[in-house]
Amino acid sequence: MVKLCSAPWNSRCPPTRIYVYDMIRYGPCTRTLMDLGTISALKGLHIPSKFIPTSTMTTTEAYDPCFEPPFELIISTLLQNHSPEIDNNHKLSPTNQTLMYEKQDYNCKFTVLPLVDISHLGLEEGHPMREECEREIAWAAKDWGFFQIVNHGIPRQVLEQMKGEQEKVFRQPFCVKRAGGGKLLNLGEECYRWGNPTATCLRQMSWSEAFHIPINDISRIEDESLRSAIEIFAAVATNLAEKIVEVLAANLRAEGTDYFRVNCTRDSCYLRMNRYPPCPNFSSEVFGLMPHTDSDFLAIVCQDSVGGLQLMKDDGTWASVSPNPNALVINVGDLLQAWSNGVYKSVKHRVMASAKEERHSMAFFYCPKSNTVIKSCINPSIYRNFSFLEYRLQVQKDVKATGDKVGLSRFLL
Ligand SMILES: O=C(O)CCC(=O)C(=O)O
Ligand SMILES: [Fe+2]
Repeated sequence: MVKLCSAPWNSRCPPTRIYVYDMIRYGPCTRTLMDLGTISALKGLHIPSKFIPTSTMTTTEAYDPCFEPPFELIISTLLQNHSPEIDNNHKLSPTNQTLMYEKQDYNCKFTVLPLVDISHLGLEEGHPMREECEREIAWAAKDWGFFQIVNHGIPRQVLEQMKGEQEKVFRQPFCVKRAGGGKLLNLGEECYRWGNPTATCLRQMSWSEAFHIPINDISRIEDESLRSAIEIFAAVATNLAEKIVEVLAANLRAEGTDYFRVNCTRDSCYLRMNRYPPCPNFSSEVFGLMPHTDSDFLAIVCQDSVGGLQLMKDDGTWASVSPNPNALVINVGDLLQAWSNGVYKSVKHRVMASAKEERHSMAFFYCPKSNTVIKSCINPSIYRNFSFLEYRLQVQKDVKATGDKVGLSRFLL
């Protein structure tokens, strides 16, 4: 429940801004600054009462940003700025101004993704079990774009260490994280992301925060245990990704399978640490992470046991990826779809916000160096050639202009 803070309203000196407290989850210490104009605009919009602070207590204290990111402030601003056009485009109900997207989606059917035991890749070439494993990987990348792997060779301690370090980073106050992770990370403001700064409606809002870390920059991380955990994880994850893309390349009988070894090194890859705080009031109105495809060859995702990751199936319905403590999730990215001329699928996925539980995940993006040209290995190609840098710049431009990524369709011939 959101409440306003405790100083009495002084009519001789009315405040222009007030704090909104989330009393139930955090007690009276988590607050968000909200314009009075915003509050009255919210009241004028016939928004359901759960969206509007109920009491009008005010304060003149300085805003202390050292708490959770101010998600609810963004939500109130988005509601204030809503327009009928946005309502139509994003399925906002005309009667109550809230998003009416499939509310049952959080609980949509858990899908058991293809599960591949990749220890069989260690058998000698031509061994029937190795060949079977290679076929399973290729089939899953074609039909699903997503699969889980077990016996992947990344030691449990490496994953546990990363998990502990990730939680430590996110426990820092918001003001420190916003400044680039402070002393722990020292990576510059752009590495920390929260919500969605370009959101123009609730549907474009992500109830999550993330550190996006170019592996090339990790030597700048001051915290030794964090740096070493990332170094070790990035090294083993790069090897694993390389092994999988080489299986996929061999399955297409593509020439020059050293393309990946040459163009994708540990230092051209990225790590994204995600945290999804509980979202008590808006979990059915916002995503944890908006639907998207990844701009990479392949992602390796480690998720905790909370769940919420969903992928879009061919028929446009969403399926939940059931958390498996022993498995890693692998998903094909846009670059591999282009390189394979559309044979392997970069599938849309999203994360649902949870009302009660905090969730962590970590995605390792297997990417090439910026100047690498992505050229289909099959002729005639359906995509024009492009460099990874060109792709990223186009994505950034589209996101800025429309709030959404257009992606690979921009490069269709
Ligand atoms: O949190 C997850 O499970 C998925 C994260 C993801 O899709 C991403 O970081 O691109
Ligand atoms: Fe993703």
